[in-house]
Amino acid sequence: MLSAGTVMGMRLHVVDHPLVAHKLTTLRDQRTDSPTFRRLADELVTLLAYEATRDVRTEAVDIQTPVSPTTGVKLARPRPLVVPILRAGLGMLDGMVRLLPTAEVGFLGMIRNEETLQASTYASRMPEDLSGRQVYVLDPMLATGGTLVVAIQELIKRGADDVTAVVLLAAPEGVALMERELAGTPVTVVTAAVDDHLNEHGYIVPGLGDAGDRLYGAAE
Ligand SMILES: O=P(O)(O)OC[C@H]1O[C@H](OP(=O)(O)OP(=O)(O)O)[C@H](O)[C@@H]1O
Ligand SMILES: O=c1cc[nH]c(=O)[nH]1
Ligand SMILES: [Mg+2]
Repeated sequence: MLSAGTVMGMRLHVVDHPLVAHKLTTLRDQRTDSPTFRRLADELVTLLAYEATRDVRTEAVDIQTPVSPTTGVKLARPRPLVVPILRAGLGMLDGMVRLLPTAEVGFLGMIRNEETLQASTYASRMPEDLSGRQVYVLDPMLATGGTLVVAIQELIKRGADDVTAVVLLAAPEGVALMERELAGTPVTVVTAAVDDHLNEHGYIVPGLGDAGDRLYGAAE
């Protein structure tokens, strides 16, 4: 497994921290029930969000403390946009907006065909014009990468100029696909770990199983 680093072109940030590793281990454990899984995913995303928002834009603001005037910063406008990819990305939304209180939220509903592994979009609710916006896309799993590539291409088409994908787990195959398909676009991926490989069903190994099902139960 990779621990940290940068893949050429696209920035890949693997958050190397004992609390992240501890929470991720419990998420992976098949004995972890849905309520605990939801709580840990929420906690983990706040730790990842801390790294993912390192370059969030701020502007200077003059304030008065009880002792003296001083200059600080506040989150700049236009407001950042957070886009969870339904379903599983919803489990990361609260943790992210807790750290980014000024953010607006858009939604992308996407599903991966279990046989072909092709991603398709079934719902979209986002501003038409994202020019100049910093966008944070949330999806716990970067497996083949098909879902995030389609999602990020849509954001770039709408003018987003700075996209960060926050994922809990990534596969090397998905990282490579993003690097290939999104070359030349300003994309950062922040993850808790990059695992070994995908199995023949497109699942991350060792992974954590089906994130959507573990958060919300089997959809069908
Ligand atoms: O990198 P990829 O190979 O495209 O796979 C990753 C996608 O698969 C899962 O979604 P799923 O289609 O299971 O939908 P769900 O979130 O509704 O369960 C996961 O939440 C990602 O969105
Ligand atoms: O391992 C995987 C791959 C895709 N989607 C998941 O939920 N888990
Ligand atoms: Mg699923």
